[in-house]
Order: sequence, then structure tokens, then C-alpha cells
Amino acid sequence: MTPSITSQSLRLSSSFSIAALQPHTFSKIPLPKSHLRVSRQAPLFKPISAVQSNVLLPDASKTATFQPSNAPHLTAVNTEAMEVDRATEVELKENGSRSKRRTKIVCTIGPRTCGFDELEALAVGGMNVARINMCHGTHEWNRKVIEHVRRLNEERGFAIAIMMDTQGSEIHMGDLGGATSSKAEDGEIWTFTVRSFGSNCPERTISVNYDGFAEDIKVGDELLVDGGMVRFVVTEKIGPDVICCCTDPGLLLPRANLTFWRNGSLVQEHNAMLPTISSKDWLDIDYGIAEGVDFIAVSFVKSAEVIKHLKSYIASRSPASNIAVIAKIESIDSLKNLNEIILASDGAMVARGDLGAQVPLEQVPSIQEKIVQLCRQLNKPVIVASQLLESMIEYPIPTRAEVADVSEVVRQQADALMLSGESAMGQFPDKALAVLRSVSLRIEKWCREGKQHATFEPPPISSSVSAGIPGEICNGAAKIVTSVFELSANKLKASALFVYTKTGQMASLLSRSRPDCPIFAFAPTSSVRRRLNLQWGLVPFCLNFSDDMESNLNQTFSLLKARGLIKSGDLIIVVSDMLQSIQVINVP
Ligand SMILES: Nc1ncnc2c1ncn2[C@@H]1O[C@H](COP(=O)(O)OP(=O)(O)OP(=O)(O)O)[C@@H](O)[C@H]1O
Ligand SMILES: CC(=O)C(=O)O
Ligand SMILES: [K+]
Ligand SMILES: [Mg+2]
Repeated sequence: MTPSITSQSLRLSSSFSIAALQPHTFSKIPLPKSHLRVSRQAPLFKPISAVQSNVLLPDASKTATFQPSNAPHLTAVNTEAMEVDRATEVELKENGSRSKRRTKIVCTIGPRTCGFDELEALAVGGMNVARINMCHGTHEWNRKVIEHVRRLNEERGFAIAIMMDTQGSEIHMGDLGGATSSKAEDGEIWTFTVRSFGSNCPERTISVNYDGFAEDIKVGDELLVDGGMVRFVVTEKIGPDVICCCTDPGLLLPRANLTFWRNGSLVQEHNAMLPTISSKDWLDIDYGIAEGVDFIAVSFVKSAEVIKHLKSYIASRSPASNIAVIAKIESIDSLKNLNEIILASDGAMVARGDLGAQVPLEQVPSIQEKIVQLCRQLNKPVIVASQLLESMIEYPIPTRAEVADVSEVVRQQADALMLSGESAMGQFPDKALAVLRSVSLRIEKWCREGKQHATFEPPPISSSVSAGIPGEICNGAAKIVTSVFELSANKLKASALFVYTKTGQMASLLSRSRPDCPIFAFAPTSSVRRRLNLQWGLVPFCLNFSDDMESNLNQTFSLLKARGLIKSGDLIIVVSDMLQSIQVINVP
């Protein structure tokens, strides 16, 4: 006789072989296997009413804008509340938890979106990470943005992380004497110079920030502004001045990036010696540490050493901080050292803007795919950035080609998409965000239905990353998710994976397996919660949990049921840092 089972605990011994966890193994419970200890227990949970007195509903002020339709009237007493924001709540409820968006969204904040109301609109629209670019804005300006985001998190339960992006020592033009732009016409003669002018810049003269400029460049070289938006050829050198003729006319924007090309190759002379982290960057990094940003994205990384150096600097400056370092892959030199760079970092960004100015454009898509796959192998989150919806800076709808580009990133299962000018200074930041959201949802659904992604099997974890037993447990849990369980004659698929994780590592490993259902990640601090918000498929919550999994689960179920985010009968797969086991639980 099969007893009626509300919970099953599948405990894996440390010698457990993950090959035993093929989905069919779990087609029916119970399924005793010699290598798999299945303990059939009395229901793990007290009836829900028995734990109600232990539950505190989130502060009403945090839920002011949300009306739970079926929240029972629980009496508040004890434990820390679990913060849930409106955007997550809506996304989880809209089509059921399995349809929750998995791909995360980073929005660059600029003049168009720096106010509290605009930031709130982005938060409600699904922004997971706010990026501030230290190429622009004063510390004071950026501090306001950080304060607004923090207020949204505190008052509305969001988990928006702050990413600070360094300027790096790229070669760029001056600020055009304060003009918003300047037009270069075909055949016009312009002077590029290391001299600086303040506000009285002579006509058709551009100052360049890099002292070695006139030595590095030769007559006949091509000078590309913003990767080729405007193009010049060098005709003459006179001391510090480089005289150029415009061959591709266009609009010059303040501080635009400059690259020089000789015989079809990028010129790398003294400029290759520029430090990745300039003295200005170090000051900005000190500022970021003091402000408690969640991520520092390092521009123009060339080698792993600079990442290691920055990480030890952060550790010595602020031992308690949890700042993650993201390597921006946008320099031609980084491509030779990709493996070591990504391994040394806490994540990577495919910065296609500058990358496309350093390698031929037709190479960018394959480099993108390679980096996305490598990051998955090395268990590091990856962001794909730049020009995803460039036309939406000016227009309310994207081009079909842009939609196809975003779709490809989603299909590659990158962790996050990034908006740059679209959200920083475009006309339609909220619409651009909505396009990323709806394309992600649609393509993710299509991939799940048709299994359009290359393979379900995650790429083998690199031997340079030791994921050990937690890694095997997470892979196993991700596979179980695709099984159909028969419980009391009902066929059930898992609604969610739950992971209780102190550092976030176990949640990352689960995310890496790209399972078929969302991952509710419970972390004890809001900084771990924010950091996890960058990663694919994770729905991070802040929860003050204990080592007693039974009480953790009781508490979590009560809180989530009260918010209508799970319901009795849902099947949940549970893993944690504390137990080397996978539990399959039918929500009481
Ligand atoms: N804080 C800001 N203040 C003013 N303008 C901004 C700000 N942040 C971004 N912008 C505008 O938005 C555009 C795109 O922003 P973004 O920061 O993504 O630039 P990027 O050139 O793609 O990045 P990077 O400089 O790291 O290569 C910028 O060129 C700039 O015009
Ligand atoms: C984002 C960025 O830095 C780039 O695309 O160049
Ligand atoms: K930057
Ligand atoms: Mg860049």
C-alpha cells in the first residue's frame, strides 16, 4: 500500500553519483534505489494554522501599492519579514510562477531617469540592476541616484543592485568646449590635438585626452570616432597637432571614444600601456566602496591581474563588504586572456560598444556567444550590453533586427540584458524596458516549450572551478524539476526550486543549471539578495533563516502562501547550504 505522502526527502550521501538522477528516476514516488536513500517521513510540516502565530507579515508601508487578493489574516508576532516587491509579485502571479521572467535587466541611469519617480517607474517595470557610468556625472549626482534606489529598496521591498562602471583609460575627445555636438562634413579638415582649450576651443579643433596621441599616430592612419560613426584620415602631423580629413561625415559628441587603425588593424602602441584603472578610477572606486555599491564593473580589462588587484584592494579597504567585481570585455587584449579574466572576476559584461570599435564588427556575435558559454562553464553571471534597442533612444518601438538581437541573447541564456543610452538619455526608457521584458518572457517560453536552447545539460563545469557536492546537488535538483511526480493520483511538475543560502553560492550553482522553473533564493542579508538579483532565474528574498530546515520551510511557506505566491498542493524542490540533500515537498 502506498501511503499518502505530503513530503519526501531524498537524501544524497556524499558519494552520491549524479548520474542516478535522470528524470525518469523520479517518475513515481516512492522510488527506492540502492544508491539513493529515500526517507519517507511523516509530513514535515505542522498544519499551517500551527505556525501562523510565528509569522510576521511585511510592513504595510512596504505593500502600500499592492493588494493581496487572498492573504489570510495572520497575526504578527515574531521573525523577520520577507521583503517582496510589487514587480516580482506581479510577475509571479501573472501566469503562474513557472512563467516568471528568468533573464535579468540592467538599466543605465542618466539624465532621463535620475529622478525618484523615473527610477520608481524602472523598478516597477522590472529593472534588476541600476548602472551608473563614472564617465559621466559628479559624485554628488551619482550619490542622489544611489539614495533614490536605496529608498525604493527600503520602502518598497525591491532588491535593485547598484553597479558602478569605471571610466577606464580609453582615448577620448574632450568636451567640445561645452557644445552638445558638432557636425563634421565630408572632406573637411579638422585638427586633433593634445592641447586643451577650456571654453574657447578654436573651430574644427578637437582636444584628445591622451598625451602620447601625436607620437602614436602616423600619416595615413584612420581615426575612428565611436567605432566608426565618424571617420577621418591623418594627412599631416605638426608638433602636438594631428591634421585630419573627414572621410565619413557625422555628428561628434562630447567625450566620444577614439581608436586609430593602420592597414585594417587597431593601432596599439603607447596607448596599450595605459593603466586599466586610472587614478580617477581609483578615486571613483573609493567612492563606490564608501557608498556600498553592489558591483564594480571594470572597463577595458586586459588581464586577470587587474581584477585580482582590485579584489584585494576592496577586501583590505572594506573587509566586510560584499562588492562583486565584473570584468568588462571590450578590449582586444582581453580576448587572449578570457579564461583567466573571467575566472578571477565575479562576473563579466560583453561590452559590445567598445568591443565593436576594437575588433571587426562581424566578429562581435561569435565573441558574444563564446563569452556567454564560458561564463556559464565557470559559473559566473554574464551581461550582454550595448545597442540592444538603440533606435528606441529616439523611437517608441524597436526595429525588427533589434528584437531579433535581444531574442538571441535570451536564447543564449545570458544572465542579463543591459540598456545604455535607451534608459540613460533616450526618449522612451520605460518602453525600452518593457520591450526587453516582453521579448524575454516570450522567448523563454518558446525555449521551454520547444527546448530551443542548445541542450538542457549544462556545460561541464570547468575543472578550474570546484563546485563539489553542492554543484552535483544543484545539477540534480535542476534535473528533477523536469520530472512529473505522481502524488495522490495527481500528476505534478515542480512549481519552484527553493534554495536557502548564506553566501549565495548555492543559488548561483542552481542558476547555472538553468532549470525549468524559477528559483526562490532565500538569503540572510539584503546585500546577498541584491547581488543574486543579477543572475538568471533567481527570485531572491531576504530571510532570517536558521539551521532548522523544518522551521525555515514552515516559515517560508506561510509567508509565501499569505502573499499568494505559492499555494497548497504546489510541488517544491528544496536545497540548502546546510543539508546535502534534495527534498521534494508538496506544499501543505
Ligand atoms: N550620468 C550620465 N550623465 C549624462 N549622460 C549620460 C549619463 N550616463 C549615460 N549617459 C548618456 O548615455 C549614453 C550611453 O550611456 P553609457 O553609459 O551606456 O555609455 P557607453 O559609452 O555605452 O558606456 P562606456 O562609456 O562604459 O563604454 C552616453 O553616451 C551618454 O550620452
Ligand atoms: C557598455 C560598454 O562599456 C560598451 O559597450 O562599450
Ligand atoms: K564606463
Ligand atoms: Mg565601453
